[in-house]
Amino acid sequence: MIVDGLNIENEIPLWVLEGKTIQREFVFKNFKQAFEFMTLCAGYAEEIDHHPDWSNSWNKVSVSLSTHSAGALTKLDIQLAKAMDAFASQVSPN
Ligand SMILES: C[C@H](O)[C@H](O)[C@H]1CNC2=NC(N)=NC(=O)C2=N1
Repeated sequence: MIVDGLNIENEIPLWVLEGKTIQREFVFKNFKQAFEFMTLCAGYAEEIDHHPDWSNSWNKVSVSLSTHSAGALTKLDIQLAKAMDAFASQVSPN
């Protein structure tokens, strides 16, 4: 699927398209790492004024992204998804 000229499958292959959202579940070693990830994401979300819909259960963070104002996916969702991918590997390096 193409969003604002960007191919979702190529740009963010670990995310799943669900209706007008993209979703990914992040799994960490423990709650502390999950919360560190969320803190990094929260700071970035404030910077770009674009925020995730998410929930946390111990070591898991379930994320759904969409642009509420547009009622659709936009390049901001892809930008945030990429940043979240990067923050996740920062918190728990492979
Ligand atoms: C006023 C403020 O810019 C808007 O409410 C922003 C905040 N964060 C947002 N986040 C997301 N995901 N979608 C939006 O439409 C949105 N709008």
